[in-house]
Amino acid sequence: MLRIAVPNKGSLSEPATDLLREAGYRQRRDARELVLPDPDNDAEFFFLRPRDIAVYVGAGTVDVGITGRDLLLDSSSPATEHLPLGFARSTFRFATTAGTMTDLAQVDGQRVATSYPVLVETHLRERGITPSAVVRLDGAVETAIRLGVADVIADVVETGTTLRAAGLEIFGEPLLRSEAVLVRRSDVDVPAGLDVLTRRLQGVLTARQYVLLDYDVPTSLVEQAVAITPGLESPTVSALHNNEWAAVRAMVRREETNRVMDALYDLGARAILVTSIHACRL
Ligand SMILES: Nc1ncnc2c1ncn2[C@@H]1O[C@H](COP(=O)(O)OP(=O)(O)OP(=O)(O)O)[C@@H](O)[C@H]1O
Ligand SMILES: O=P(O)(O)OC[C@H]1O[C@H](OP(=O)(O)OP(=O)(O)O)[C@H](O)[C@@H]1O
Ligand SMILES: [Mg+2]
Repeated sequence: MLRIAVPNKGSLSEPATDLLREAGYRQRRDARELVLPDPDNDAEFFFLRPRDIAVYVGAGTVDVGITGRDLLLDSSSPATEHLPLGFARSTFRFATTAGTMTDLAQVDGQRVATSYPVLVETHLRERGITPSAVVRLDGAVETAIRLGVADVIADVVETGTTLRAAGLEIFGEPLLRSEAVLVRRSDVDVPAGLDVLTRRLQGVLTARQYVLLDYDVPTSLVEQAVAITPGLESPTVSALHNNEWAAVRAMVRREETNRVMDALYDLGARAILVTSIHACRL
């Protein structure tokens, strides 16, 4: 039985549950459920606070869990990253009152507020910078400067909207680029079911990166069309009833879909259709 920890709240919770559901696992319908058995898949899900997940995995009380790379690093847990999951992408940055600091060295002797004290202290120590204090806050860290408990903050930045609204500005290099990750203990035997979970998650993640493109093209242009959509191994080319035309099917990277459709249309392809892929094994 594979024991899997899933974030019960916050920005990781819904996308983690969606990913597992798409990968064929049973997921809770009611946010008050804390444990959910999935006997068909020989798995059991534990809905835990995202910050605690690396702790449970590190202690070996659950086999794997979904958390943020930033939370994993801040936990000091012996858990390690097994698979990046591509959602909840963010950077972790220093920021202060706009127009006052440009260089990380200026943090020396200043008070830094953060929800990630281990991450921040490690980063500064490795660079020989000594803040006067690291103030640990639970959230809304951007307000700490205005309220006078810190001179600098270090926090998660996605779009930068929260920082701008607080009159703050990033400075220095990012401490880290984070995203949701599947974590496990790498110093223990691979638990039963982890290979299947990994393959299924990778299948969904890959499927999200591609679309399936179908189009008709005059047979004289098939070679040129195939050069635009080479697919993974090679595209499927089928005969049409009208033998002057062929039908082509190929996987295309999602972000290239419109560029590829434009190129195919310009070439003379018609009836160009795009379909989402829900899961795959490549
Ligand atoms: N705006 C955001 N964009 C992307 N990732 C985010 C964002 N805010 C938090 N995260 C990520 O979510 C994880 C933290 O989850 P956690 O539940 O502790 O905080 P949260 O998502 O901010 O929820 P809340 O503040 O409601 O408690 C971290 O991995 C962090 O990088
Ligand atoms: O760059 P942005 O797109 O603005 O996103 C970043 C903000 O989102 C999160 O805050 P959240 O809303 O979770 O509140 P919190 O600070 O209380 O955790 C994070 O802590 C940042 O404050
Ligand atoms: Mg938050």
